Amino acid sequence: MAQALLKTVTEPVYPLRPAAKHKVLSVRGLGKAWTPQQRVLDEINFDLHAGELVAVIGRSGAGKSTLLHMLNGTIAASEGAIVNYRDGSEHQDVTRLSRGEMRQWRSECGMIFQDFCLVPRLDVLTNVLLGRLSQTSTLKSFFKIFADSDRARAIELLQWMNILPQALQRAENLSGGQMQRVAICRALMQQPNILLADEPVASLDPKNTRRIMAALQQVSEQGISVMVNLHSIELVHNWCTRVIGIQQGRIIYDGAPSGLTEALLQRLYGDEINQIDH
Ligand SMILES: Nc1ncnc2c1ncn2[C@@H]1O[C@H](COP(=O)(O)OP(=O)(O)OP(=O)(O)O)[C@@H](O)[C@H]1O
Repeated sequence: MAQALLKTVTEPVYPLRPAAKHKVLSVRGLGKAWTPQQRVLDEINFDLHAGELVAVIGRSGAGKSTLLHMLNGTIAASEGAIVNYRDGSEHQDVTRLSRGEMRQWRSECGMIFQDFCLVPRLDVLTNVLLGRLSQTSTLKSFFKIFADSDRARAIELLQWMNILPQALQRAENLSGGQMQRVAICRALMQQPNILLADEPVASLDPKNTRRIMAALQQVSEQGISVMVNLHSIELVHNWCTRVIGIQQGRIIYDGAPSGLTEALLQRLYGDEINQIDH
């Protein structure tokens, strides 16, 4: 066990599930209008499978963040369905969950953000343990009372992300790359089936970007579906198994990164084409 705990991000050690390719989510006719005049997403249809690492790309304002937040239930859909699966069968429409069901769904569908969303004054270990919030009573969390098994898992995750030495430091004292690694550990604490990452490398240097993308790849290889909003086509080619391209609120490409032609990129990005790595 001690040996296992000493492995780093090159070799994941967190409790794994067998890799599988079954369907975990089916998005059907999804749309979002902020106001009747401001539609951002229209007729969004795709299936998500276990073990995929899917990039979502498109120019600024295309609706990438809105889409991820809708999958996670933090933004309400205007129309359409997001069907999740359990044991190979359709289970629920995420757009119609009760408050309690939504809490459960958010623990199955973890999310990380560009600005990390850690609690600055709390130490790293506690921030990671807060990933168990949906399964722990608020009072216990307030007094930092967590099960030994949760602490062991948090430590294992921090070791995996090579950030265990900082476990007792306040989150506010970490670098951006370190904060994002902690945010990934926190999201994985709830043992999600799906991990959504909203521009997780936007503010990171190349070394930390590689680290985060490698971690997301490892997570996907364990059978968790990962969807990540990216602004770099180079990262899509280097790390992702599939890419969804959104233009003016509609999917205009869903397939292998190798199918992204210059003409498609031009359609997706228009005059922003020179601002992206490709
Ligand atoms: N809460 C909100 N209320 C009204 N409009 C919003 C809200 N959130 C986002 N929008 C608008 O929805 C559109 C899509 O925004 P979104 O953040 O999803 O785009 P994005 O593709 O993620 O962009 P970026 O790459 O710049 O992050 C934008 O026009 C944005 O201004």
